[in-house]
Amino acid sequence: MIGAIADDFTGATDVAVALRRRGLRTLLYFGLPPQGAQPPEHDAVVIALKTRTVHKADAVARSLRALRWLRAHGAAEQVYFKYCSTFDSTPEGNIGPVLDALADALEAPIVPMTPSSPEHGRTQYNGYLFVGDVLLGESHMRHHPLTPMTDSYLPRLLEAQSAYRSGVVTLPHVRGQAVERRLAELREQGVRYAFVDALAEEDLMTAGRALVRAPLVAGAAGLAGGLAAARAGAAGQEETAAPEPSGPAAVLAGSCSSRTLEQVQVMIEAGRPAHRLDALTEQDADSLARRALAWYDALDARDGAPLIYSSLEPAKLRRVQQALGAERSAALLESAIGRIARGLVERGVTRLVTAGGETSGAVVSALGVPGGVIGAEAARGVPWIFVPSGPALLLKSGNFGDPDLLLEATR
Ligand SMILES: Nc1ncnc2c1ncn2[C@@H]1O[C@H](COP(=O)(O)OP(=O)(O)O)[C@@H](O)[C@H]1O
Ligand SMILES: O=C(O)[C@@H](O)C(=O)COP(=O)(O)O
Repeated sequence: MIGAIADDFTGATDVAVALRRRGLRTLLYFGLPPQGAQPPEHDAVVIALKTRTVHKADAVARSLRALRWLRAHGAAEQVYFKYCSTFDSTPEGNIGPVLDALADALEAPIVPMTPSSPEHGRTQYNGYLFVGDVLLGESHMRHHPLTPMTDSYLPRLLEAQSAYRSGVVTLPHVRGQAVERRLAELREQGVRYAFVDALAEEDLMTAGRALVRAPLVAGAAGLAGGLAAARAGAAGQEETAAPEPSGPAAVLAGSCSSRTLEQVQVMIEAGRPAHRLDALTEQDADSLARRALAWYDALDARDGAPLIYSSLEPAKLRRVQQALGAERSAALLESAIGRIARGLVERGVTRLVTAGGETSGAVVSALGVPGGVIGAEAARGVPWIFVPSGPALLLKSGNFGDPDLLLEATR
């Protein structure tokens, strides 16, 4: 049984669908599962936490609570800590502190991991993370509002956050079927975190087969898929009969990633009604939300599903952050978007698309959704989630999906 702990909500849906795609019956919980929950038959559990950018002690405490739940429910035979395929964690970040706590609690001698996700253009080579054909630190991720990534060497990034040393399982080890031997070598050298190079899906499958007995593994959804394939005994049994939702739709976008900016632009150019949340003119979450909902109330349904967004390109974003502070402006907009989500659901929206991991976390938390069933993927790693009562949710990672995803998902 795999138990996954994800550091944000889009990441959780990404890893949940990666496990399900390989044929594992996968449960998805937003936050800790409710007391007394009687889970149906399953092979994997994913617990979505919003711990990527909270204070360290809080991130560690929540992650350890999730681990306790997994252990108490027999779902900790192998624990997977899901972080972002673009790492999304500065030297002040939480990946190191959370991994240190999980590794100690599970007495994991060495923790293999990789953010590599070749299907999304993330690859790891000699311990460096690439986004498409550029290094992470030279990619658009250097402009991220909360976790600007300016370095690309993964062991250095993690060592800046952790009490333990990091090393690399290089591509020749992976392709030469020598992952376990290399891990033993690194252990002898006193290394606790081993970044596994992977340029292609097949490398993740090879790593997955070598790591099925590791108590703690970490990284993006790709390696979780490799582990799931090794467990399911088949590299990729696609499930086909996943449901699609219907009914009134709306998009809430808080991601400022380049892909989300393109997707927002496509919606606007297609003539969809669009309302921008402007943190500079209105610095109160309730007023921002009330204004947006009043705008929504005046719409003509024939104009198609609307977009409410705060997404800004880097230069404009910097201006907001200089005026209000990065943390404060993010908290203000997340709070406003959460309130707007509640208002939209009260007004009958049954398909809610959110762009951005923190933004999605704010929306799901505001709606009080405990978890859901994984439906069809609108894009790779972006499945619809059906919740017990409430709208179907499409929690889109800032960086994922084709430019027309937001438009097409809300037809
Ligand atoms: N106009 C803006 N000014 C300041 N911060 C913003 C603005 N728009 C969005 N943000 C914040 O930026 C963060 C984006 O993170 P997130 O939602 O996780 O997107 P991504 O998936 O691209 O990382 C959120 O905390 C959001 O509230
Ligand atoms: O691994 C990924 O890239 C995603 O699953 C992920 O973590 C999403 O995070 P955001 O980009 O913050 O949405």
